[in-house]
Amino acid sequence: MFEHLQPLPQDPILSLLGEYRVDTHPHKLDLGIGVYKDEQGNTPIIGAVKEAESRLLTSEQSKSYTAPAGTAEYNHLASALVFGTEHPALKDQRIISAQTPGGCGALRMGAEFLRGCSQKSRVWVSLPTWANHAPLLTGAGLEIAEYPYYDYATKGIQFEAMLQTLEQAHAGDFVLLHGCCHNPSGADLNPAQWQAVADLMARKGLIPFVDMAYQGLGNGLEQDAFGVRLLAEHFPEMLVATSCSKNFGLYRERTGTLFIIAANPAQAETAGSQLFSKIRSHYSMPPAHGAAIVETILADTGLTLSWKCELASMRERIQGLRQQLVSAITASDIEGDFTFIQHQFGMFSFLGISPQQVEQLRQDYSIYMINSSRMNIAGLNQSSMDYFVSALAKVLSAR
Ligand SMILES: Cc1ncc(COP(=O)(O)O)c(C=O)c1O
Repeated sequence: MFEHLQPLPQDPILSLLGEYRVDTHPHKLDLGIGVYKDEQGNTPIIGAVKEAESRLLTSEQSKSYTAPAGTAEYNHLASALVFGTEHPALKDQRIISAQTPGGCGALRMGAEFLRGCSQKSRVWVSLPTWANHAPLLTGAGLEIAEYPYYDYATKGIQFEAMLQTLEQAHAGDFVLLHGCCHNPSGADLNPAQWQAVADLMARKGLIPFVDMAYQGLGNGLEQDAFGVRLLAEHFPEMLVATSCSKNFGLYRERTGTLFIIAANPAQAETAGSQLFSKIRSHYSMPPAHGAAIVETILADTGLTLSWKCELASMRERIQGLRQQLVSAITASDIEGDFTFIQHQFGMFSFLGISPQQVEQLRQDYSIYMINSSRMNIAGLNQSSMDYFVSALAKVLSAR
């Protein structure tokens, strides 16, 4: 049976990481995979996470099974983080939430749920979007359509084209929107654009599905939730997938949440029964440890404050690196306009170089990024900045 199988190509980001690990170049730089790194190039364990872990270790509570949704306490705290404590849907019990194995688990379970809503469920995704969106959505049997989002030529959002394309969507279609820190472009909608998208979608009967994997790493915890909260005020039905991988540094603990907002509490309960049945048939119950850490932090004022401070310093480090990069590029004799990097949010930016130039950076300078030239700004540091900019200058002048 298995002899008929054809090998599939490895995930491009993971294979890049494999190549980087065996590279012996003393100045090698990994700007590929989207994890936060500190000045030493390490992905740190956040202090509040360490403290929460030590509290959990000394706790007397047994680690028995929970439920397909995880614990009620985690779900409550996670929803307050995304929607704020005053959100009407929280108060009138229109939100169903499930702790999931990471943001991917949330996206996939959201997609499975949507597939169960209708045989013809179609999801619109931004062009470009995170490479794993298509497999997560189509793997559940959803049809994908694309709306224009990032314009490589003007280095900004193609907002008019985005709206024009969404005008062609049909009532009942879902629209996947990045809550903040658009991956891969780093270009986010401004408040007026969120409002215009919300108006169009409400008029057309489209349903939002928000992917919020970087809350707190763009402009701030509250600011980053602007779009998702605006939509949640306008739409009786929507889905939100969140991740604690980046903002709590819990990548391998696989901690995320799927929220389903329904029109009324009865429909929310029915939607929950559908969702929990899907979860039961996929992985039964989510892993508990990462969620217990998040729960411990968010339930404690002191730990929450300490986590928020650390998150703010991560965000400031990324913003500082972005500004330094722009200054270093401006000060060098690199041709081209790179000022766009300043106006973007989160860990990612497109550098706007060709796949051949990306390849040359890898071959000649051991600088790793994915072919689209999306770079993880957090992968830079003070000592690698000059090396990176001079390598970039050499590769670009070789045109
Ligand atoms: C846009 C986006 N959504 C979702 C995720 C999923 O994150 P997780 O690692 O929690 O599954 C990621 C992770 O890279 C992402 O970039």
